[in-house]
Amino acid sequence: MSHQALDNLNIDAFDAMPSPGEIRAALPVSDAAAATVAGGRRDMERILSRQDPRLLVVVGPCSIHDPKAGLDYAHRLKALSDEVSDTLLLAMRIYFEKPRTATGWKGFINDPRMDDSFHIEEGVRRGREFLLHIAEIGLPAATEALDPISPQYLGDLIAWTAIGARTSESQTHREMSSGLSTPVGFKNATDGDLSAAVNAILSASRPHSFLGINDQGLASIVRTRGNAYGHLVLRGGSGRPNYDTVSIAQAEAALRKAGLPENIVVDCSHANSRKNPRLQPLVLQDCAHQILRGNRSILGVMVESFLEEGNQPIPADLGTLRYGCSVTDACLGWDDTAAMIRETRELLKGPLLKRCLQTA
Ligand SMILES: O=C[C@H](O)[C@H](O)COP(=O)(O)O
Ligand SMILES: C=C(OP(=O)(O)O)C(=O)O
Repeated sequence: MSHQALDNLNIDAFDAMPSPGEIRAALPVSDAAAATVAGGRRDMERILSRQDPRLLVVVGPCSIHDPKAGLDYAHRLKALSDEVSDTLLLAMRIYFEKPRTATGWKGFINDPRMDDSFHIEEGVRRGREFLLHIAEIGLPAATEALDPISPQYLGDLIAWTAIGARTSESQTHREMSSGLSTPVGFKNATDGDLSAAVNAILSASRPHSFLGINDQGLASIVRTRGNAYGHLVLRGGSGRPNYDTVSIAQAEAALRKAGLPENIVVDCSHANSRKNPRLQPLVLQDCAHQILRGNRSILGVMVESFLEEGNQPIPADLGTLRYGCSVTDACLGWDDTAAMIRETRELLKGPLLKRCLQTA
């Protein structure tokens, strides 16, 4: 009996992808890269469990759109990282997937050529290649996990993961986080509400079973163990910051009430700087002063920074793009970034060590 088609009515095509195992075999992890990833995760876990007194600084472009400029940035960041590593643990923001408020370029994996051609396989391969370079330089990578399948392709090269403000409430992202191999920072919602992120930390700490794919690309029931290193990322909301002492005390209370460790990363960008990149150093300075005055919960900060300050729209003629300038949110330029990080290190050098000794 024939009947009207009932499914795939709005689907144009299914283009098969190579499996995660195939892509990883084509771009294998070198020993040097593996040491960076494992070392970065271990250092972050130690920071989150108060065994390492340093402040985690997740810093880098809002999004990677040009691997050459990204690599140029990474080399500068690595030199800075070596200079401040007694006080600060630097990880580079390598964001390949962008959640959009409505529409817009969804990042390097989705559309690596930035022309709506959506060569996702190319995006995954080139993304992995880029992550390998960064790990070989010796910089731990921090990313946002947005697509629930992409960690199978790239997760072995990531040291820290964010779940964004738009997805902390999503069960899919909580389940995925429960199986990720990295510490995971859950952001408060775009309206500033903390409860979705706090519930996400709880949910991700438990084992889950859900649908996904395995290394061979086969549809699978994924059974996870739970992630012990979930924490809260404060990014402000509804145009209002939430890094001030009162907001931090409220966030600590919310975590305490849920029986969770009071572990907080402050995102100096987004609503905390009202998307004005020049305000990010002020947010960081404020956090550093809170730490100097005895704060124990701010364990990390995030900064959106690139070679050039500001941002630019994606032009029709990509040849006219400004080198090293963001095509998503506006970033702080390199010189201001380096100055801000050096100042933070000078401020916190002695006191951070004391904070750890007091906690032990
Ligand atoms: O950090 C990036 C952006 O804030 C996020 O992807 C949302 O961007 P949009 O509001 O420009 O879509
Ligand atoms: C999308 C981002 O942030 P948020 O989820 O806080 O908007 C980001 O950090 O790139």
